[in-house]
Amino acid sequence: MKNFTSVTDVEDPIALIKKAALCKKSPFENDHLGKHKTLGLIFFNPSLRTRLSTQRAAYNLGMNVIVMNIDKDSWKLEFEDGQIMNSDKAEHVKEAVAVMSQYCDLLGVRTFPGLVNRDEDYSEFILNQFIKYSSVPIISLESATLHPLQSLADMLTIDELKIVKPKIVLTWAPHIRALPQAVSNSFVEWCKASQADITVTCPEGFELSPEFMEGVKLEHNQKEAFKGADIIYAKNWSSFNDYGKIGQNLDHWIVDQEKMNLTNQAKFMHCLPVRRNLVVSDEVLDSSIVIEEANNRTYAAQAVLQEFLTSMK
Ligand SMILES: NCCC[C@H](NC(=O)CCC(=O)O)C(=O)O
Ligand SMILES: NC(=O)OP(=O)(O)O
Repeated sequence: MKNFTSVTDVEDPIALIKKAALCKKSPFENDHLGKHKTLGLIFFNPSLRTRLSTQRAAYNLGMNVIVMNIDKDSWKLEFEDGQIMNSDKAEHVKEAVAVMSQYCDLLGVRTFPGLVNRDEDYSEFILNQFIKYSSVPIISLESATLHPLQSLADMLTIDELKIVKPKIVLTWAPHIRALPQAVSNSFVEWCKASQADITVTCPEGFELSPEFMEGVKLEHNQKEAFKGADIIYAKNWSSFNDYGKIGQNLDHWIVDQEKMNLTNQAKFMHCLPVRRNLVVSDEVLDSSIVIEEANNRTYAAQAVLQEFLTSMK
């Protein structure tokens, strides 16, 4: 694996899910593998789970970790080529990433989309500059369009339920802000790679990009989609078609107990952070598996780090 930015970077996604399960079973089995190796975690955006679970995973493997919040702790970065750098941006990504990759053996980067320019976001403009200028592998900690560490943890969480061919429903849910499509794109991508039975339910106009919707069942009637589901995975995302726009009068898309009663006693999942009683009711969230799902972030990250460390030996 050269970098970890998408399921398509992974030779055998099913084997990686199994490796994450093994890391959970014996977290300290390879606690010397990362000796004298340093992981850099670079954040352009806030994080709780990704930041802490990836550090924890690295510590379980005996690695050192350096964390930096760009724009808060470091110089503001210029990403455009050929600029006269006479604004507030003191350093170019070219030098910044080249330098950071000298201090680290692996670099993780979190970079959200702007949700204004679709082509720029979907070209993974920032992530790809990290890949271009880094001399070490890049791990996505959620990029403009994908969040593979989240999805790997989600696949482990679903596997642990031991349901034979579960009916998985990804439901759009209300929000007050424009949010990325990354978690949802990635979830669909990993479900497809695992040959899972996946349905997307969303209001008209909120379909994910065609490349992600391909091969996925689409149901605009949320209650219809919930019937017989084993897993309800909720997430808000802003429109792909009317790029970055949020809907109006869609609060009835909340996941509540009445809708959950239509399912096959489905487990409720969400990547977190989640806004209570907007995305999901208290009742549904309090009996969900979101805490275990977040716990699995450590083992997803550990499996990925282990894969890279093994290939460095
Ligand atoms: N990393 C997990 C999700 C991150 C981000 N959520 C958020 O920004 C929620 C913020 C809020 O609720 O205001 C997203 O949807 O991609
Ligand atoms: N689910 C997730 O990635 O959470 P953070 O944004 O807190 O890292």
